[in-house]
Amino acid sequence: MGSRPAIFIADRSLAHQALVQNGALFADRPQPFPIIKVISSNQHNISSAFYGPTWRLLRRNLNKEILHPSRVKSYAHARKWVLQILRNRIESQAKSGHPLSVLDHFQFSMFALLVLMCFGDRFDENQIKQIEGVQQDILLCYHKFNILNFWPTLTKIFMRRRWEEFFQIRQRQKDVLIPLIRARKKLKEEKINKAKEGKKEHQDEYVLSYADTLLELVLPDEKRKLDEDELVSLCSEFLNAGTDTTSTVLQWIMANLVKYPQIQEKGLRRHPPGHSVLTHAVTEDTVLDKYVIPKNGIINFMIAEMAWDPKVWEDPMSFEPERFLNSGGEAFDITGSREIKMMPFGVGRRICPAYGLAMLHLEYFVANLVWNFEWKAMEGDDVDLSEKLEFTVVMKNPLQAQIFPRLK
Ligand code: HEM
Repeated sequence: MGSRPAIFIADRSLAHQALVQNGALFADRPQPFPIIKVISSNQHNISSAFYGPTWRLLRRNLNKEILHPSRVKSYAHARKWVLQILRNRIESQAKSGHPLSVLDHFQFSMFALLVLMCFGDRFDENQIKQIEGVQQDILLCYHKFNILNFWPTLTKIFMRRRWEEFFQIRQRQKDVLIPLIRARKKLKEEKINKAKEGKKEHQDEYVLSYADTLLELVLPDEKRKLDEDELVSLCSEFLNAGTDTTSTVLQWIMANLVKYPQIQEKGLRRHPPGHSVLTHAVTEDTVLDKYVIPKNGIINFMIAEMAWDPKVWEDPMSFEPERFLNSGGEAFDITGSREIKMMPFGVGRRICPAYGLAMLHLEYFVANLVWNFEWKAMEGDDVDLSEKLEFTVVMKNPLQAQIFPRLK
C-alpha cells in the first residue's frame, strides 16, 4: 500500500470527469483499506467497510432497507424522541445558568438516534454513553492507527504497542456492540417461533434496524452470513458515519447563527465536516484529462477547496446561506451530477448514501432548535470559527452559547 501513488484532486471539472463521467473506474476504495480487510473472518478494521467486491451488496442493502424514503419516514418517532431528549438537556442546562456547551448534547442526541436505527431499541442514557464512548475512542484514534496500514508486517514489529492499543480498543468495542447484535438475533428468532406457533405480536414498538438487515445478508460468493466481527465493523461504520458528521455540522450551523443572528441555516458549503472524501481507488490504469493514474492509485477529492472556489462563489469565505435562495427557483444540485460546485457528500457512485437522511436530520434539528430557543453569544464572545482536524473538521474552540426558551 505504501508504494501506491496518492493523488489529490481539487479541480471541480476533473472531479466531475472522474466521479461522474468515469464513475465506474473511480468507485472502489483502496485495498486493503485500512489496516486489514473487514470482509474476511477474524480480521479487524477501523474504518469504511465499503470496499472490494462486497461494497455494492452492502450499499444496496443500506439503500433499500434503511435509507429508503418509506423507512426513513418510519423513524419519525425516533427523531421526535431524540428531539425531546435534546430539548430537556438544553433546558436543564439553561436553567442552571451555566453557558451551554452544545457539542456534547448534539453528539449524545445523534448517537441516541443512530443507535436506535442501528439496534432498534431506545436505550437508556448510560447505555448510549457507553456506545458513544467506544465509538469516539475509535474515531479520535483514527489518524494514529491509520499509519499501521503502511506495511503492516513491519509496523507489527516496530509499532507493537500501537497495535496492542488498537486491539484493546477494538476489544472494548466488541464487548459493547456484540451483546446488542446478539439481542437482535434472539429477538428475530423469537419472532419466527411466535409466527410458527401462530401467536400474535405487539408490532407497536418494533422498528426494523440496520443490524436486523445485516443479520439477513448472505455473501453471494462465499455463501455465508456475516460473522460477528464483520457485523461489529459494519454497525460501527454506520454509527460513526451518521453521528460525528451530523453533530459537527449542527455545531457549525448553530455557531454561525449565534455569530450572525440575522441569518438562518445551511452551513455545508462553508464548513463541510470532511475536507476530503473517503479515499477512492481506480480499478485499472486510467487517463484523466492529461494525467495517467495507475491501477490501484489512491485518489483524494478535496471537498473544501472546491467549495471555496472563487470562480463559483463570490466572496467564498463568507457565510451567506441566502446564496442558495437566489438560484432562480431551482433547487441546488448537491449531487453534482451536472456540474460540481461543492460536494460535501461526495459525488457519483460512492456519494454518501445517507445524504438525504443527513439533510433531513440537519433541517429537523436546526429548525426545532431555533423555533424552541433564542440563541445568543456569551457576553464579550465573538464566536471563534477557527477549525481543527479531528476525524471531521471541528470547531477549534467549541461553541458556547446562552439560550432562552421561546415557547412556554
Ligand atoms: C452532514 C452529514 C454527512 C456528511 C457531510 C457526509 C459525508 C460523507 C462523505 C463525503 C462520504 C464519502 C464519499 C466518497 O468517498 O465519495 C460519506 C460516506 C458515507 N456516509 Fe456520509 N455523510 C453524512 C451523514 C451520514 C449519515 C447520517 C449516514 C448514516 C448512516 C452516513 C453514512 C455514510 C456511509 C455508510 C458512507 C460510506 C459509503 C460508501 O463507502 O459507499 N453519512 N459520507
